[in-house]
Amino acid sequence: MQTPYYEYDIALLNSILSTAKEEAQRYSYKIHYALKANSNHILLKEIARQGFGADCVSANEIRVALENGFPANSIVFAGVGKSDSELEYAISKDIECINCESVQELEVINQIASSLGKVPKVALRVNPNVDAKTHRLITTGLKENKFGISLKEAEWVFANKNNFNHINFVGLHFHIGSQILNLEVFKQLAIVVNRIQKSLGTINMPYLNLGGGLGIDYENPLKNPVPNFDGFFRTVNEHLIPGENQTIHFELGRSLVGQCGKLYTSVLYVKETFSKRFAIVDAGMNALIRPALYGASHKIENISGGKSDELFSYDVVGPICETSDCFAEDATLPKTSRGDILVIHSCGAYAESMASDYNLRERPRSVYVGIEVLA
Ligand SMILES: Cc1ncc(COP(=O)(O)O)c(C=O)c1O
Ligand SMILES: N[C@@H](CCCC[NH3+])C(=O)O
Repeated sequence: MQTPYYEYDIALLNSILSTAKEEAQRYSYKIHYALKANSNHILLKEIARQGFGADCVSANEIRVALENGFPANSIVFAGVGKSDSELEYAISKDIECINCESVQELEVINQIASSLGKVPKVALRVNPNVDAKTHRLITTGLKENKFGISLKEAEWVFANKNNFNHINFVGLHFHIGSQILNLEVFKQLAIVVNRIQKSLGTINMPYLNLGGGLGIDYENPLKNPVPNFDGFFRTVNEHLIPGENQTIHFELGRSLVGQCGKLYTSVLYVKETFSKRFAIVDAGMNALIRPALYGASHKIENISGGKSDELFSYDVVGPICETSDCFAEDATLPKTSRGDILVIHSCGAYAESMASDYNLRERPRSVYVGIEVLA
């Protein structure tokens, strides 16, 4: 197989999905898969088949979710910048809920719904000002972030519900960030949500969505392929005080698919300069942008075995004309040579879905192992 390519382990995906489902079912929690993490159709079909809902952030994601088997009444739609035509599409498809992020958006939803003769279900995405203690650029729940509406505005909305007679207000939505490994953060979120529900009087509404964000182990993907769903849901259950008739929703992306994908790439050249030894590979930041974008670190292995037991330090870099096109600085690898295959782990989430054709490079193709479980 010509490198670079993504390889997805469908058997592993299945076991991760089953664990997530089992842990969520203990508390009757409902999980929506965040398509932005990876909208590969093979993965989507499997996730839909297992009964997950979908969390979408564009009309195209809603369309792809529907095409791949997610029922309309399990689809939620978030995003700070939904266009009129996207809202029109979502409303006309009678999706489960629109997670609204501003008062102006509410006015547009009301207007469009009225013209379509519909009354869509809408939840307010409230910005809880909770620190997710993750990378600055993937934090979404601080008051300076663009996401959600403030508590003050939410109070105004609920006090003026009658202005929006084509909206069925069903509850609240939160999402504070991604790659969160510190469960204390979810405890904080639950505590703040309790307070917000109290002050907004939403406890009798049917919908409460705490978003996604559970992280994965990028350092030890082989040792810990299944994220800590048990701890995550248990923490929320211990601290959240939901209303009697409230269904608790989650929007998980990375934790469901992150560990089932890898990126295979070949070493094109090994170049030694005065200060560095570079392993130049045929995959670039166009195939995996996380290291360039967030300085993210993915475990890298030379599966050609290396040529000796001796270890060397390499900067693993791609072919793109950007200095940030670097997968790892000073990675410790066995002696690596032209033609060796490197595996970059934990590429199931935010790799293929963020790929581009920058430098007019082709997006890597995908192969699947453990696919017989699909039969
Ligand atoms: C609104 C919303 N929901 C869900 C997710 C999925 O997050 P994660 O992949 O960290 O579970 C994101 C991305 O951070 C998001 O912005
Ligand atoms: N794309 C990011 C996370 C942001 C998730 C979307 N809100 C990542 O690769 O880690």
